Amino acid sequence: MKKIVQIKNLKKVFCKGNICVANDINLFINEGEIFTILGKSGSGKTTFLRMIAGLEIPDSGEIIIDDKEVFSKNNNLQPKDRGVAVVFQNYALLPHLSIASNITFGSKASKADLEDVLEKTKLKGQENKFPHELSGGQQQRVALARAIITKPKILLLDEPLSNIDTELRAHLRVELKEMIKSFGITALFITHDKEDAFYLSDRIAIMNGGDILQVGTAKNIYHNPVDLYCANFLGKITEISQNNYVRPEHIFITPNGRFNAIIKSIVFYGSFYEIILKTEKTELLIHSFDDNLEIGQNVKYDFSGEILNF
Ligand SMILES: Nc1ncnc2c1ncn2[C@@H]1O[C@H](COP(=O)(O)OP(=O)(O)OP(=O)(O)O)[C@@H](O)[C@H]1O
Repeated sequence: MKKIVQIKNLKKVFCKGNICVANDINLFINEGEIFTILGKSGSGKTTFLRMIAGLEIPDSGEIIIDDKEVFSKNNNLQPKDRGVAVVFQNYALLPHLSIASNITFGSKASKADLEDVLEKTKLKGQENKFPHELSGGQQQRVALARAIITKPKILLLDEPLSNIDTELRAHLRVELKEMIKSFGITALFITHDKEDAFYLSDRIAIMNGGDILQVGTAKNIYHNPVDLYCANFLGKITEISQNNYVRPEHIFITPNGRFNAIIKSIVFYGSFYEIILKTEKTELLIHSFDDNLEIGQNVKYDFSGEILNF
């Protein structure tokens, strides 16, 4: 598989406050994949995306897009010459322009290109409307159409799903993935939201303090986190003994369990119960589907597989 983006030893420190936002980052993005940078606020995600787009200058390192050195010691190509397109958080649509003009704004797209993109983004018939006349989902598609019409090598998505309420967000997430995949385009998506990252991504990189801590598929990083930070960031975790941790779904109550506990609390979450078991030495968080458990009940429990050790 072709590595469409290669990042080598990328470094950036903001002198003001001496904040390191990229600490020797090395990674690659395969052609056609949706690659996500997942990190909490302030971890350096936006700066990373802006460096790839050419909107922020790295201190050192190399950025290669489709075999072209777009940034290095000797090169610093303009954003328009890098083969990238950015979809911003608020979509940045121009309110006084029609949908068609928004999509073609600043590009050399032909009428045929516009027709093609309108068709593929299901915006046919909406081209003469104005942004405020469209739903949130349609506005997202306009932002995507505007990016895609420039035929970028990589689409950069800066938290396009934040600031959107939960119900619409779930719908837009599905639509976004379908559309990116139908275009067969490579995408770099940045987010602080684990669920968005899990749903959308072929591979995820966890970022913190300018460092990439781990790269892998959602399943891989969830089940094999490299450290306690990554383990906690991706889901709940309980320490069962010194340096040994288990996810709640890997502890289960069973009459044949090797260990004894008392149920301390039960919270109903619809599709599962979150239960705290009190053992002799500690408290364990578990997930259960059992409707017949009660607070104060003596139970036996055991572990299924994965015990993480850090
Ligand atoms: N132009 C700048 N000058 C100085 N510091 C900056 C600048 N831009 C960002 N920073 C700082 O760099 C750090 C990383 O910021 P960045 O926006 O890249 O993180 P982020 O992970 O995208 O966060 P968020 O999700 O909140 O946008 C933050 O501490 C931020 O305050």
